[in-house]
Amino acid sequence: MADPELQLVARRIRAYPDFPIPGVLFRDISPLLKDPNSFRASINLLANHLKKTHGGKIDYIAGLDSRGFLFGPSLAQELGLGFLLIRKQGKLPGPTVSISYALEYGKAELEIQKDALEPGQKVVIVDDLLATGV
Ligand SMILES: O=P(O)(O)OC[C@H]1O[C@H](OP(=O)(O)OP(=O)(O)O)[C@H](O)[C@@H]1O
Ligand SMILES: Nc1ncnc2[nH]cnc12
Repeated sequence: MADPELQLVARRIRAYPDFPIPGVLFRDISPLLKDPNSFRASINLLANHLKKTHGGKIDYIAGLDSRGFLFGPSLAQELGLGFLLIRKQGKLPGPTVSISYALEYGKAELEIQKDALEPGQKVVIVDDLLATGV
């Protein structure tokens, strides 16, 4: 892994076996958030990737409750874009649309406000990690 920014990020993610349940290798981003240079590197890497692959074509960055909120707003600012909240059930006022999904451990329901987006707008969804990715 030659990229110095990638190294900064990788060094600040800890792995805890069997947390919160046996069989799960939990990736802990606390050290990454604690170190400003590493956190900035994570945002730079994401922003540069999106500029290269989708430059000029994104309308909003959306973050998933809750750890997606740690990265999404900084990434949106870096790209000069607005940020949308995708929250766990029952947290957003007004009309919403929702979806249920399974997690590596457990299941959840996520919601977005109906007026958050116009048809055809392009959104990049940000989170801290993929586990099942489902
Ligand atoms: O790939 P998946 O199986 O979907 O798992 C990854 C998701 O699980 C965790 O969130 P969690 O719902 O535990 O909530 P948190 O961000 O509030 O900790 C994590 O932050 C991702 O959102
Ligand atoms: N392996 C994992 N590490 C950190 N957070 C998670 N959320 C779901 N699976 C996870």
